[in-house]
This record gives sequence, structure tokens and C-alpha cells, in this order.
Amino acid sequence: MATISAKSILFPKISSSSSNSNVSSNRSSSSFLPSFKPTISLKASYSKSRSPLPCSAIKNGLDTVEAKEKSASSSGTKDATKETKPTILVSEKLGEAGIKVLESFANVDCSYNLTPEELCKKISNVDALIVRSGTKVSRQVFEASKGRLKVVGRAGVGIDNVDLQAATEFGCLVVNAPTANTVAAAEHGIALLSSMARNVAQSDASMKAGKWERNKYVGVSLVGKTLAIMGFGKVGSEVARRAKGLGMHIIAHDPYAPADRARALGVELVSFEKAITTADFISLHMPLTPTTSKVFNDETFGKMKKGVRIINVARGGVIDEDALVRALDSGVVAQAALDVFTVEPPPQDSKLVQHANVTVTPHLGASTKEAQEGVAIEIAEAVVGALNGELSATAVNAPMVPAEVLSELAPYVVLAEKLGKLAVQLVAGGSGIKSVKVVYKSARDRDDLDTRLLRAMIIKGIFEPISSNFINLVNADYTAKEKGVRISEERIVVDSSPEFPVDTVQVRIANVESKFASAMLDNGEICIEGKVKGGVPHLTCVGSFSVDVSIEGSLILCKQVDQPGMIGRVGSILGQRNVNVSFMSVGRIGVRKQAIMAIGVDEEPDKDTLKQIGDVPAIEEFVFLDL
Ligand SMILES: NC(=O)c1ccc[n+]([C@@H]2O[C@H](COP(=O)([O-])OP(=O)(O)OC[C@H]3O[C@@H](n4cnc5c(N)ncnc54)[C@H](O)[C@@H]3O)[C@@H](O)[C@H]2O)c1
Ligand SMILES: O=C(O)[C@H](O)COP(=O)(O)O
Repeated sequence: MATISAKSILFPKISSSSSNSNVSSNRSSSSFLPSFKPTISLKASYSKSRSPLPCSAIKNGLDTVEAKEKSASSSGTKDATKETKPTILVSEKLGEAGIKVLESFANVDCSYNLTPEELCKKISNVDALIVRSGTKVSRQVFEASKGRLKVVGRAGVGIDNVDLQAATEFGCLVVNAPTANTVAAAEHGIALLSSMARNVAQSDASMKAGKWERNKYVGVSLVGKTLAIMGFGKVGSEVARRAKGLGMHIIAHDPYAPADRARALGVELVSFEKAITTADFISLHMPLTPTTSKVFNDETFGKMKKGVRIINVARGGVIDEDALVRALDSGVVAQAALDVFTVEPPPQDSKLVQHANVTVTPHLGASTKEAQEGVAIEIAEAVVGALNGELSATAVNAPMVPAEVLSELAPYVVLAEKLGKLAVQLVAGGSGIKSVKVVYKSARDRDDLDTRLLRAMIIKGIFEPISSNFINLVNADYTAKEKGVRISEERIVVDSSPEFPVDTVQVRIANVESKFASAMLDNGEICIEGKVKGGVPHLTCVGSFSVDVSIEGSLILCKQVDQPGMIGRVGSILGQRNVNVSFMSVGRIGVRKQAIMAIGVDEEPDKDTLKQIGDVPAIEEFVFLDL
């Protein structure tokens, strides 16, 4: 059985050597990969010899550990437990419960208020980084990590402070904690809505200044007023639910929200135009993206009802803050209540913050004890899971693959990587790969096969041996694109058992020369095909020759004229050189015609041995493939 875990789709597993380190491993084996039993123990630390993924990220990690071990042992201070654990940097305050989860698995470095330079300095020594909204995880951070940083955990929802493009390019998974602070943010939105309408903050300040200004702070009622929710996602829906209880009429604008969810809450989904022109109150709950940046500006404020009131617990950047000051000064916007700002903290002399009709809080939406504990546990489990190689349900820059799909595809994932690795070794040096086609034959409907994992693993198999990059599900497509290689896929429905997701997988590489001409089809493509038999990946076709060998160890492919004694001849050359043969298979186009002999070997034969095989007169060509 091939020694690779489906978990390595994401990362080589890092696990703690402490006794409770298997908490998340157990979770992963039972809930994430329920039926797949990897040959690497879930409790084992990864090691160089076992690692199925020779990659810079692994090497960096190992080098660090090994270097530490060397220096520690020479100084007599070796602490094996500490050295074998991954390191997680927490750069902003995280709930205690989350820290405990992290500490049971990793060395945890809680260093708050780091400057960008300090963060870049630390980052090359950590495997994961956990942030809230106050840490900018820029491209420089990923560059400075030199491939060691594998996961960024955002303890909250908004990931606008993380450079996702850079994370993806560096193969770093970004996960967030999208649900635990929803209610807290919604409650804060309602708190701002009510306190703004009744001038709570202003009148509080006035009284504390010794005044009693009952006429100045007459408020407005909420009942019967129209509230427009901009962004009808998790927080927006919860704000709607609560505002309905206050007797408000709720409309919402969200280009992506399902109408039935809105209907179920008695909310009418409307256009942006209708929302901003008819609302008495506008509450913002969309993410900050290039499309939503400064979407509230002079033009859009100009269309609003005079005296509109605005609440923002989403992101400061969705409002053009200078335009809001102008709209407040002109009275178009009567009041604003803001929890978030374009720059946080905003400058002390900010006209917006100082405006008499503005209520502000310092980004407190998620700051309840309950939400912070929840977020901390949610992100800690996601980060530990990701370091364990699991695909996170809250991955932001990788496809989320349901556990049952992953479990079913696990043996095919191994097959896919091996086929990629095999195919690329058949390409003659100097032939630039431009196009790879993957053909999946399956008895299932075309739509009933999620090929993202398989495609990623084929890309990994092809490119990892010929690049210094560590390739995983996060960056596989990006890597292929960056290298200018077009990956296309074709699914062919065949008459076989629908019990298995895939019957065969073919990898075809066009417009290249091959080291082994027999691997080419008449159309000039290198083509190899494999299938899973009894859970083990098998090579079933090379060019137009059928073979049947399990893909493990290394392989010698020989093209010969089919004749008696060939297996014995090659077998005895290998035997004399003490190279153990694990299997042999001959595929031929007809009796005594062209044939391909596939020989599995446990050791790599030396050059002389390979030359002796090549010198056998009936052998026309041969190639040694390292799997
Ligand atoms: N102040 C805080 O402490 C705090 C706390 C939690 C969340 N937030 C912020 O609140 C926002 C919403 O969080 P969420 O958990 O509800 O996220 P969510 O992803 O569940 O909801 C966001 C919604 O916005 C919609 N959307 C996207 N583009 C839009 C557009 N152009 N116009 C209108 N709607 C659009 C999406 O379809 C989605 O339904 C995020 O920006 C998040 O960072 C702030
Ligand atoms: O997007 C979020 O989750 C909120 O803005 C919370 O941010 P915080 O973790 O910095 O409080």
C-alpha cells in the first residue's frame, strides 16, 4: 500500500508528541476521514523519511527542528517535546479556551502589538499565525516566512487584513471563524441603532459634564420605520430578526442572498437603489471587497432620504468617510453610529469621530466574552486541524471538500499524484510542458464527480519534482497557471460499477517529446492510465500498451519484442546486482509482437545494471521511473 495519507493533500501532518496531542487527530480520523485508514499513524510526528511530500515547506520545518536538536544536544539542553511540536504565533488577544486547545498541540507564542517588522522577523519560525482584525498579514509576511508558515487563522469573520492572493501563491491556507461572533455583532448593531436613535452616548456625556439637557436630546422612534440591511448574510439576518422585534419594516439588499431565506424572515430583498432611497435607517453588513469599497460616497449619500441614519458594524472601508462628514454636515445623514473605520484606530482629530451626530465604538462588535471564547475555540480547532493536514470547513482560499467526498476519493488521490509524478518523468528533458489533459472514466454522472482534489494531486505530482515549491490544494491551480500550463479535464461516462467514483484516470501530456517513445499515442501525446484496485493504485496503460502493475517503489519500463525468456533475462540481471523485483507485468499488442514489460523494483538499480538491461538485444528502449 502506498505510504501517503489523503491528508497530505493539504499539508504534511505535523503533530505534537505530547500525550494529549492526538485530540485533534482523533477528531480528524473519525469525523473528517471516517473510513480512510492512512498508512501513516495519525499520532506519528512527520519525519523526513516518511514524508510523502518532499517540499521546501517540509524541509524548512525539519531543518529548523534538526538545527535546534543539534544545538540543544550539544549544549545538553535538549527538550524533545518542545522541538517536535509545531509553533503557533498568536498576534492578538485570543480567548483562553482557544489558547488551551492550541497549547495541547503546539508551542504557542502569544506576542501582541508586534510591529510589521517584528512580525516579519518572527514569522519564519512559526507554522501557523492567528490574528484578529488588527494584524496586517501582507505579502511581505508570507515572503518573510520562507515557506514555513502553513496556516493563517483569522479569529473572526473579516479577512480583509490578510493578503489572500499572496497566501495562495505561497500555498498557505487561510481559515477563519465565521460563526461564533455573529450574534455579538448583530447585538452591537442593534445597540448602536437604539442608542443612536435616543442619543444615549451624547446625553451621557452631557450629564457627566454637569448638564441636564432634556430638550436637546429628543430622539426618534424605531417602530414603523424602514431599516435597510445592506448585506443579508449571517450578521445582517440576525440584525433583521432583532429589528423586526422592535417593530421596524425590514428591507435588504444583497446580490447573492437567497430570496427564500429573506422571505422566511419576512424581509423583502430589493435593489441597492431602492434600499438606499427608501430607508430611514441603513445598517451595513457586507464584507469589504474591491466592489464594496467606498460604495457609500457623495453620489450614493445624495440619493438617500434626508435625515437618514446609518449604522456600520461591517468595515469602515465601505464608506467614503470624508463624504459621510459632508453628508452629516449638510443634514442628508442625520446621524451615524460607527464601530469600524477605514484606518483603525482612526486619527484622534478625525472629523468623523468628533462629529456631534456620530456615535463611535472602537471595533467592539465581536467583543463579548461569549463571542471571544467561541471564536477562540473555533479558530484554534481549525488551525490545529489544518496543521494536522485536514481540509478545514472554514477554509477561505481552498475548496471545501465534504468529508464523505474526501473519504471516498482518498485512494484515488494517491493514484492521481503517482500518475502525475510518473507522467512527468516520461517527458524528455528540455521539452516544456504546456498542456496536460486529465481524462476520468466513471460510471457516475458527469456532475457527480468532484475532481478538484484529483486535479490538484496530479498537478502536485507533475510539478513538485521539478520545482522547489510545495504544492497543495491551495496553490495547485495557481502553480499550473503560473508555469503557463493549461490543465483541462474530460469526464467520460463508462459502463462500469457506479459504486466507485472513478474507474480510470488518464494523464495526457501534449506537444512534448518522451524519453520512452512507447508511452506516446498516435496523436503524439504521452499517455498513462491508472486505476485503484483493492485500494491500491495500479498503472493500467502506457501509451497504447495495457499493463497491470501496482504503482509503488520504482518502476522499469522496457519495450521489447515479445519472446520467451525476457522476464528471466531481465530478472536475473537485477538479481545478480541484488535489486529486488517486487512485480512484473507484460502488456503486448499481439503474440510475439511489440510488448511492454513493467518491472517493479525495491532498490534503484545503478547505471551499470540499467545499461546491462538496455544491452539485451530484444529490448528496444527502457526507462527507469522513481515513484
Ligand atoms: N464589527 C465587528 O466586530 C464585526 C463582527 C462580525 C462581523 N463583522 C463584519 O460584518 C460583515 C458581515 O459579516 P457576516 O458574518 O454577516 O458575513 P457574511 O459573509 O455571512 O455576510 C456578508 C453578506 O454580504 C453580502 N454581500 C457581498 N457583497 C455585497 C454587496 N456588494 N452588496 C450587498 N451585499 C453584499 C454577501 O452576499 C453576504 O450575504 C463582515 O464585513 C464582517 O467582517 C464585523
Ligand atoms: O470580522 C470580524 O470578525 C470582526 O470585525 C471582529 O474583529 P476582531 O476580531 O478584531 O474583533
